Amino acid sequence: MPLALLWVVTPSTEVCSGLGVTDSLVGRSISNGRSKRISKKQENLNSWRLNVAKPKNRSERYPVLSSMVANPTGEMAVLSSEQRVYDVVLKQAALVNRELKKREDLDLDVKPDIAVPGTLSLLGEAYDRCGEVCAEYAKTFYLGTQLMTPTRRKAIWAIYVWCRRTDELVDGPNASHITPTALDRWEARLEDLFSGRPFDMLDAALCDTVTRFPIDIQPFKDMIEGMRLDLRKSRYKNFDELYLYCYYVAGTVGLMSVPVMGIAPESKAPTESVYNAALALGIANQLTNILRDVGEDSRRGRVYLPQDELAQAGLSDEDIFTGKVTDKWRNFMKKQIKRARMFFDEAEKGVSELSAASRWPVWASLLLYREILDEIEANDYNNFTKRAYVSKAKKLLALPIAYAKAKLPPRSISSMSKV
Ligand SMILES: CC(C)=CCC/C(C)=C/CC/C(C)=C/CC/C(C)=C/[C@@H]1[C@@H](COP(=O)(O)OP(=O)(O)O)[C@]1(C)CC/C=C(\C)CC/C=C(\C)CCC=C(C)C
Repeated sequence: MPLALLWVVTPSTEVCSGLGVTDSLVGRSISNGRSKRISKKQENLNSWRLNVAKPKNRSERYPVLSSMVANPTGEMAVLSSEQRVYDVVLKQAALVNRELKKREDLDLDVKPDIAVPGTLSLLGEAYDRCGEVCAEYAKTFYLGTQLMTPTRRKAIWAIYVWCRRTDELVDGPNASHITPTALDRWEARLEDLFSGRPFDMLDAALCDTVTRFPIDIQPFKDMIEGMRLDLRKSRYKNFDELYLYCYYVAGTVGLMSVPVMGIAPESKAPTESVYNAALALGIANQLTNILRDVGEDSRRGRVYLPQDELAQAGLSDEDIFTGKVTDKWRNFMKKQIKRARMFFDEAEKGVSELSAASRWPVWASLLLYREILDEIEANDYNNFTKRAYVSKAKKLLALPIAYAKAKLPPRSISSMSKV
């Protein structure tokens, strides 16, 4: 890490947003109306539920796929989004298991600081800056991180800042200048930081984090892929397409965070089932985000709702642009909300398996985000002109509830699916 710090540049050399995305990323200007992500049809929903929880290995989990793979013609099977994402989950879980084994053998918890004069204070500053960004953009979440151990807290801040900066590329003040080439450069920069060559101070913090925790680069690359998708796509044919988008932009956050938050030593849950729960929380959050922002997104010409499900409900883009709450719309929304809640339910199973100090911020984020769905219902499904939000009072109430839930020990085996 000390070497990496030689590459540090101060935030004052950066341009663009307050998060310091460099102008080197900005290329030719294209028009870009950023938006979000959402849902699909009942049978997919059911298959999702069945799939995520149980099977032991790939062939049990995806019997149809397995037979296609065995096809002697050598034809490549087309994987569903869920199958593709599950491979990333398995890879990240395997990485964590290997790393834990290594650390057990060495009797280490996290990598110790190597004291090279001058570098630790620079690194300290880099992390402090990440903490400030986090406090500015996500107050409640920042508060929640205060319960974590200092090393974990700083690492989560560093991840948060990288995610926020990535999101700002397509959703921030300079979004209209962002091109696929700029995203390629951002990805090259990511690869550099994973190789110990961070470009700036905030990257340096993440660079340090990925040497301390068993974090794979794939979810980071996938988040950038989500931003690419946002540049070129404004409609989703079905839930499978939307699921992939939700994984890219939000499920990835879960996969990045769990190696840092840690699984409780007393948890008996299989590692991959905890990662599945983390993935589910990201997807649930993103689906909720999409449902909340239907009107706002439509005004940017974007419809994240699955086109086939809209059609099945007798609805079209036109109905969304018109923005009239009809019974058709209410029925459609009820199904979408139901599906988002199922993802939250799946996520709940994993929270108690996390290390004790990490549970509170996760419970708080889960409870607060899920509450947005209740608010959409309370608004009689008018998500065209009314923004569903959780009041300060409800937020405050959620915090002690989250705290009480966080006190519960891992429940493992009985409620978690054995993978
Ligand atoms: C404890 C905790 C919540 C940790 C996550 C910290 C972290 C690294 C957050 C990064 C969030 C971020 C900036 C993502 C960029 C893409 C994006 C904007 C996604 C949307 C988030 C909300 O965005 P926004 O701030 O614009 O929302 P508002 O408009 O202000 O409402 C998302 C909807 C998704 C964010 C996804 C998560 C927070 C995933 C959380 C999952 C875990 C932390 C795993 C928990 C583990 C288990 C086992 C359940």
